[in-house]
This record gives sequence, C-alpha cells and structure tokens, in this order.
Amino acid sequence: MIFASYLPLVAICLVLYLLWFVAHTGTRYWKYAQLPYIKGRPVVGNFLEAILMRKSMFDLMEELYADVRVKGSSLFGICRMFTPTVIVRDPELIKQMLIKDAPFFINRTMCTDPHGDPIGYYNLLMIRNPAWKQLRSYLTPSLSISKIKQMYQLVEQVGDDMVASLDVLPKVRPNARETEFKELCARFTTDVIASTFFGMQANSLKDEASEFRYYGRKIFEYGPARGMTMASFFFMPELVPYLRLKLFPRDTEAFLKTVIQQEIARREQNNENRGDFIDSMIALKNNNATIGVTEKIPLQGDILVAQAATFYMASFETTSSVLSFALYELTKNPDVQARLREEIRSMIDKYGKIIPYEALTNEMPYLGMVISETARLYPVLPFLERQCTLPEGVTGYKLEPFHDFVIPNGMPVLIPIYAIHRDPQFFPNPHKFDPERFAKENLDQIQPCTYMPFGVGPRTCLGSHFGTLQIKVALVKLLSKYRIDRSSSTPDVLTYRKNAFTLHSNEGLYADLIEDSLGNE
Ligand code: HEM
Repeated sequence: MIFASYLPLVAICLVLYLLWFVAHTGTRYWKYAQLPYIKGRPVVGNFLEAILMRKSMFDLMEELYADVRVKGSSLFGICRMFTPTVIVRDPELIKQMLIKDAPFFINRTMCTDPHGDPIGYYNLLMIRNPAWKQLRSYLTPSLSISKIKQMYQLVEQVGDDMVASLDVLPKVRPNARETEFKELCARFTTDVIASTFFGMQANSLKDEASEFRYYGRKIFEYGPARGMTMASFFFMPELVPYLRLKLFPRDTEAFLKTVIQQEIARREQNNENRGDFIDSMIALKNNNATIGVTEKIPLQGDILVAQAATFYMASFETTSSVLSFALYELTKNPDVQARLREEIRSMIDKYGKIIPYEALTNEMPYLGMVISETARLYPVLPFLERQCTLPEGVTGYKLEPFHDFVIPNGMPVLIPIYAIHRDPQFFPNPHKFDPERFAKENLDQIQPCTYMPFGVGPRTCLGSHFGTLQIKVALVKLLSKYRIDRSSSTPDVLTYRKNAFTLHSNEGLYADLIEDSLGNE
C-alpha cells in the first residue's frame, strides 16, 4: 500500500534518470574511449552555439580544431547532439580513410527519409551505398570533359549577359559603377545551370523577378523553420521521417518538378535532342535504368526530378560563393588583379575576345592560381562528413599504425576543411591571400589531403571542373571590360552568417567597376 503511493515518484525519478542517462551518452562514451575529446553539453553536445545561431559553423569548427584539450592529436572526439563523433585532421589519416579505405567511409551521415522525401533522398548528396555508386556512374557522363566543352559556348553567353547587366548600372562617377558581387554571381550561376543543364533561360541577370532565382534563393535562405529543418538532416537524421521534413522547400520542389517534367515531355513530343543533362535523364528513363540492389528503384518520374534538383542545388550556390569571394579578394589585392588582367590581355591579343576553351583551361595558369587560393581561404563547406560503414559482422575500423583508437561502425566522421585550410602548419601565413602558393613550382609544398575545397576520395564533388570553368569565364569576361576598385562600401573584414551551412559573408561584397577595356573596342 505504502509502496503504491510512492509509485508515481519512483516513475518520475526513473524517467529523469533515463533522460539524464541519454543526455550524457556522448560524454560518457568519450570518457572511457582512448582519445582526447572536447566535453560537450548534455543533449546538444558541442554544437550549442551553432544550433542557437550564435556562431557560424565555420567559426565553431575552427575553435574546436584549436582547442587546447585536443592540441596535437591527429583525431579527437566531440558530440553531435548525443552522438559521439570523431574529427580527423591528420592528412595521412584522412588519406587512409577517405581514399584508401573509401568503401568504409563512402556514406554521409546526413540523411532524409526515402519514403517521405524521395526527391531529397534519391540523389547523390544524400543517397547511401550501394545505390550511390550506381547513381554516380549514371550521372558522371553528364559532366565529362567533352560535355563541359560542349557547354562552354553557353557559359560564355551567360558571361556576356552578366557584363551587359553591369553596363546598364547607373554611374557613380564618370566611367565608374558600383555593384555587389554576391547577388551578381548567384544570378550568373543560376542562369548558367538553367541554360547548360536544362536548356532553359532563367533570365535572372535580366529580370529581378526570375522564378529560377526566386526559388533558388529559397533553398539557401534560412529563417528559423528552414534553419531547423536543414539542421535536422545533419544533427538528428533519425528524427527526420517522424518530423516529415524535406530537403527542398515545398514550393521550390513543386516549381522544379513542374519545369523539369514539362521540359522532358516537350522534348519527347518534339523528338528534340540537345545532348544536355535533360537528354541524359530521358535516356536513363528510356533504358529502364534502376538503382538499388534488393529494391530496384526505376530512374523515372520524381527520381529524375531529384537528379535535376540536386544538380541545381549543388551547383549555383557553391560556384557563386567561390566566384564572389574571388572578386572580393581581387578588389582588395590590386597587384594580383593587375597580374591577372595582364594574363587576360595576352590571351585577348592572341585569340581575340573569344578565348578558346583549351586556352582558358591550359594557357592561363595565374587564373587557376587565383581560383585555387580563393577556394582555400573560402571553402564552401566547414567540413566534409562521412559515416563509418563496415561490412556485416565487423564492429570497428582500426586506425593502426596511426592510432590505437578503433572507430565503431556507424560513427560519424568530420574532416574540418575550413580549419585545415587555415592551419599555419599546412599553409604559412594562412590568412594572406597569396595565389603563389599554387604556382607550379610551389605545388609540392602542399601536403596531400590538406587542400580539399571539392572534397576528397571517390565521393568528391562531381562538378568541380564545371564549377571552375564557370568561375574562369565570369572572371575573364568581367575583368576584360572592367577594373575593380574598392568602393566606400567594400568591407575590410568579413564575418560569416550564423544561419548558413555554406560560407556566406554577412557583409555585402561591394566594389566599384571602372571601365578599362582590355580589347580594342
Ligand atoms: C566551385 C564550385 C563548387 C565547390 C567548391 C563544390 C564543393 C563540393 C564539396 C565540398 C562537396 C562534398 C564532397 C565530399 O563530401 O567529399 C561537393 C559535392 C557535390 N557537388 Fe560540388 N562544388 C562546386 C560546384 C559544383 C557543381 C557546378 C556541381 C554540378 C553541376 C556540383 C555537384 C556536386 C555533387 C552532385 C556533389 C555530391 C557528390 C557525391 O556525393 O557523389 N558541385 N561539392
């Protein structure tokens, strides 16, 4: 009888104990593991500041990387919410795991629900092996060098549109106009992907109300609800099916679905073939291509839309980020800009205004150096992320001879690329924008797996060459016509947005464009 009256109290204590137990899972794990770690808070682990949007993920990762508790260790432990997570920063270890033993680190931890969010899941960013490998082999030909070469003329046209959109800006002084690079570059890359991949005119450089730009912006605009949704894919993928979350905002998904399906139907009706991405999708559909081993998913309907939507998402924001930071650094470093303009002038002298694809890729080393240095200083992601996935029956991945620690099956692994790119041990004077680091004669000073703006191993970026080409075209077009000077609004120092997962400055990247054509117009 007396016991029964205490029952509710006992139940409450039990629930509280269970909550406490679960909340401390991560910390308890690291306490007994043979690895330096940074103690996190109960429930939120080491990401509280990022979750509350008090710090950008980039700044937070750099702080964890520099924490004295893990100084000098080649890898260390943190907690992603309750989940013990390992951060690897030794280049040899990164090489071993992500290249040599890539099959065990091919999956990403971030995930959405294949049933509730097929467009968000059945694409290269999210999908897990073995379906990933099949899908990647189907999609790789769309970005082969010969396909990229075919797209070059279209990219050039969009480059001309970009310069034309600048020519109509009001003058702030004789021969000088002011612009902001982030929005300009996002419009350029949006128009490029629509034109080259989908055979459509997005018109975002010409028309402020362009639908492609409107819906594209929504993917990366993180208000509180969208911010929490995006965070969930990374911080608590297990809960995503219950919360019915989707990778793409619902209206963006509906827009992409309509335009892609209409374009596929139109081409099929007219028997039209442009040799682009949409045609590759039609061919996959007509060849009854499938992905998956036990359940074979046909590449049709929403699954085709998923491929187009992902390329759109993965392409325009990343490329415009690197392009806009390159323009910002050229504004701040007139010597670098002058040398780059000289290289462009010599190409125009040799070939005229239309520089051939081969010359752009093979005869302009300084252009490549400027882009590489920009991608070092401003990688689009704070980290690469993988999940240790071992064959059935194997419980842990041994790090010997590098370390005694054994990574358990299923543990998330982060490679902090932003912090590694800014580590003076690998890049002396790391905050200096210095394209010379990437001069041919200095390349052997860059240790493998310390420079990873496009990722590393077989799951690396599929669009690295195409992204780089777009940046090259845009820089050449813009600098052929204009010199870029600081304006009164050019920021001296940049801070990063706290509610973004890709690198975004809070400040507008303003500059003055001074008419100073390199050709004989
Ligand atoms: C300068 C521009 C770009 C940068 C810096 C960039 C960077 C990255 C990074 C860091 C990853 C993750 C790699 C990893 O986990 O190891 C990635 C993945 C990916 N990127 Fe890019 N990217 C760029 C442009 C593009 C473009 C233009 C496209 C497509 C047209 C694209 C398509 C993809 C795809 C599909 C993936 C997922 C690959 C997979 O998981 O198999 N990217 N990108």
